Amino acid sequence: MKNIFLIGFMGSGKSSVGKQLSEGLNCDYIDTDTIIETTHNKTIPEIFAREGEASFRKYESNALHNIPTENCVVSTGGGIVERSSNIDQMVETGIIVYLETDFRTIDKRLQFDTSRPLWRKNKDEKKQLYDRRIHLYQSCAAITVSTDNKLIDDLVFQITSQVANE
Ligand SMILES: Nc1ncnc2c1ncn2[C@@H]1O[C@H](COP(=O)(O)OP(=O)(O)O)[C@@H](O)[C@H]1O
Ligand SMILES: O=C(O)C1=C[C@@H](OP(=O)(O)O)[C@@H](O)[C@H](O)C1
Ligand SMILES: [Mg+2]
Repeated sequence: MKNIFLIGFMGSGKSSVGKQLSEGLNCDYIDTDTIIETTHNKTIPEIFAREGEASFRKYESNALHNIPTENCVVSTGGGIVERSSNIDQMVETGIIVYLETDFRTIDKRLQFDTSRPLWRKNKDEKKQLYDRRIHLYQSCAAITVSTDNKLIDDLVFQITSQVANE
């Protein structure tokens, strides 16, 4: 099976959907954020605070470049599209699934979240980041699935059937 890369903004459900999707497809599961935290033995907020975002982006590209070349569902971080080399790798080696989610939905899902350093910014900055990134997500995805008002189980079902047609 080709790798399946889940992309989308913070809070779109990449980690939750990815885990269940891998179970349904009976394949390996990888979350690039988990690889980074395990490899560097630090949480993501610690990496951002001590080393800065640029360091995090290097770790993120390394994590992506070292995953197995097939049979994995990969939940990426929302900023994976910030580097065009990451996009190229995902396009060339797998199927990219974009979990499209309204900003208002994300705002609700992440209202009490403190684990995402870039979500701690003010609302205008977050909306700007969202508006800039949605073009990147849209431009590289082979499959787009809207997650607003959808149950995770239903998203897993929808993605499984769409991936089978690729
Ligand atoms: N389809 C959904 N409906 C309701 N809540 C969701 C959905 N997808 C994710 N969530 C919730 O949103 C939060 C962020 O989900 P997560 O999977 O960590 O997203 P991501 O990895 O894209 O940042 C979690 O609290 C999760 O339970
Ligand atoms: O959007 C981003 O730049 C980030 C998203 C996070 O992952 P999720 O998209 O899983 O929240 C995590 O990689 C880090 O906090 C940076
Ligand atoms: Mg995640």
